[in-house]
Amino acid sequence: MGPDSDDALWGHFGPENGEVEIVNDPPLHWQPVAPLSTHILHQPSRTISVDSSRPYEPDAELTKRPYYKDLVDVRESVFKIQSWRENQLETICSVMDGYDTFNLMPTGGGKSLTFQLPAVVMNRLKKQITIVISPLIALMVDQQRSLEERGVNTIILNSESTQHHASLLHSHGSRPALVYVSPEKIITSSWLQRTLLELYNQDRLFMLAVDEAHTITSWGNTFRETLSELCWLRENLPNTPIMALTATATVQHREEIINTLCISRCKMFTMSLNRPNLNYVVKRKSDRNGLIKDIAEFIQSKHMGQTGIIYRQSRKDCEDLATILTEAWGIHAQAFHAKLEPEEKKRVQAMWQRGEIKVVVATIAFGMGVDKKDVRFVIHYALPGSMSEYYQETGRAGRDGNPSDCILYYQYSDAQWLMKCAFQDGKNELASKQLRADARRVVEYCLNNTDCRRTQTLSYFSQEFPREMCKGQCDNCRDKSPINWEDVSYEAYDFIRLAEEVHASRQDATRIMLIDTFLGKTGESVKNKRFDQLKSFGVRRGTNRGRAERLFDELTCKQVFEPHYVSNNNTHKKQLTEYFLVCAMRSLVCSLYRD
Ligand SMILES: Nc1ncnc2c1ncn2[C@@H]1O[C@H](COP(=O)(O)OP(=O)(O)OP(=O)(O)O)[C@@H](O)[C@H]1O
Repeated sequence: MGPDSDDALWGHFGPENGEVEIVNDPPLHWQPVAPLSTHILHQPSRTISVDSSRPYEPDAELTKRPYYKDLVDVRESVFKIQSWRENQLETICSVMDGYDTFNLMPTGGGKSLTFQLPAVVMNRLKKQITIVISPLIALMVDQQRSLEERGVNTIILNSESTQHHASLLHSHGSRPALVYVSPEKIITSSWLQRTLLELYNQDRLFMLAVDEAHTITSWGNTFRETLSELCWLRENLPNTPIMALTATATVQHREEIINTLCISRCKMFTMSLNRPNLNYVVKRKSDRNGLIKDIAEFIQSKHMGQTGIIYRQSRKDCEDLATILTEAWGIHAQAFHAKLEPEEKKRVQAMWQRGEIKVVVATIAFGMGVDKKDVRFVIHYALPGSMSEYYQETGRAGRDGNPSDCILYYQYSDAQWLMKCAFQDGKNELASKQLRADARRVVEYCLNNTDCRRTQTLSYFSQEFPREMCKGQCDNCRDKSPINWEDVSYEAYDFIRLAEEVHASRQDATRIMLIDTFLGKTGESVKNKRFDQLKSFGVRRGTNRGRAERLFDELTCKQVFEPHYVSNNNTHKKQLTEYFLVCAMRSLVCSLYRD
């Protein structure tokens, strides 16, 4: 199997029951038509596993489409790709037949081909243009570079573009096949909207592709009203198919994307988001020096000279770690963050893509949507903000299908930091609630040392993943120590009663204070607040501290305990202190434990 046909590496999962519609026979004299179907195909997903050694065979009916030969010709001659991956032909035929289409594929699954290929074909056949709405400049630049290398005429319209650029769209000579724009540009630029209408009326507009469509939902938290204007596209260009593409959308996010784009009649194509070649590990953080040593020794022993990304939270964190790895450990690393000058950013990214820089220590701004095949490891020094973010960031690894490592380091203070950020960052209560729920889910993932990591991640996207299919490719499946099914409801109940007593005494309590009181430890603050006088003081004296912490954190994840934040204005730098309240009695009774 050649390098361009690595389907076996992706594993194959059949289309989810009822989610992929059998496409009607195309009209006799084929040309793109307005959506015919009224089927609404988005349903909760269910993943069916089938034999992964079988090469992917698209539906034979699709290969009878009148344009099929053109598709294969361009796929092979322009994109140098010899075969289809799962759902590629299906989604391409869907837009070629004029349907709005929702395309959910795993990271590195080959989504770009599903809009680039039909765009090139329709540009050749009818000189039509495809508009690609993309959220990141780096992503646009990367795709433009790769398309231009293949001889595909592509332009980017961004905030610096002027009306002059519109003339490029009207040029009768080499009209671009793809035009990349940001969502803001579409919403705010009246000349662009006018141009789209003109192209539409002249039958020169083939498709609108919304890449990384999940960003519509995350941005929606703050720009919801503005984004609702994206409906302008569907309302004013009714016969132009819209394709939404993403690797990360929960069922709820899918609904949001569909509503934002007003494509309720879209055909939905989903598949398993599993990335079989990625090895997932969660590790407890030690102290700072121990952690850096752990990372450096891991790279030296397993990935020296190979490409990787280490995600950290702040500019200074990135710079510090890159310096230490380079100077103390001989691992040449470079920092990348939002505060770098634009030219420097481009330089670092380009050098990394060419393999001249191997390790980049980056904030989340790095690598999204960029297709570098040989990333062998992704390390999270700190927690990602959500499981979606985690899936996207780890998705930078192993795009060539070869084994790659994803390590996530966890400690409670990171979770605390994340929750505080969620509390502070939320522009409104709804957004803040969502951010906190996302953060809780990440903490839950870190705490869970029994369930398969893939099962956990994919369940976030409402997909089932049977543990046996992981084949030991995560820390929890590899760990052969016994798993005990324990009823911890009495301990949980004692904790809740204790917190209620604290609450009744009209005192605020931090996590440490509550755990100390639970274990009967008389620390200074416990004494000061007179928690040692409570009836429940020391109710679980003798319990192992790690177990008590874990129980407390699980109760927090389940929202039995809810953090709230009090601003401490006495210090010159405004700080928030985290206190806990009993929020609700939920049904946490049993938990799986592995000590
Ligand atoms: N049918 C195919 N056979 C072999 N390689 C393919 C095929 N389709 C796409 N590829 C390659 O797979 C790689 C990943 O594709 P692409 O960048 O489109 O991923 P993606 O789905 O957009 O991922 P992400 O969401 O992570 O950005 C690219 O190098 C692309 O050339």
